[in-house]
Amino acid sequence: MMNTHWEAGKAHRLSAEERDQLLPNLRAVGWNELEGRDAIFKQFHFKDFNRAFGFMTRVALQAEKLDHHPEWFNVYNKVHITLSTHECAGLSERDINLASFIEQVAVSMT
Ligand SMILES: C[C@H](O)[C@H](O)[C@H]1CNC2=NC(N)=NC(=O)C2=N1
Repeated sequence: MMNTHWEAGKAHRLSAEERDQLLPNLRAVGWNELEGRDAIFKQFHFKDFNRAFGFMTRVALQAEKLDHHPEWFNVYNKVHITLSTHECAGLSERDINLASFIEQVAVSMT
């Protein structure tokens, strides 16, 4: 509950300590930090376009709900996703939350 107001407010770039705490779990499942930009990136491969687009649809609805949107690229069964927070020009907790949701969806689509 202590985060209710915090999350509704302005996003802040994650501190070094926050990154040390939050990023290892995402790295372990294939998310990597980009070079030259404060963002995280992952490539997803699905069985076919239907799965890929189903995945994107579910992520899109949640992104709208969270008012936090991915940068992504799709060709057939591949979806490349970059997450960053424009508001603070870097990685924020919003990206971590969206990445965690994306992982749950991806697991359910494979
Ligand atoms: C006005 C609206 O709330 C903002 O533009 C939202 C929309 N989606 C967003 N998505 C991302 N990734 N970063 C943002 O800063 C952001 N801001």
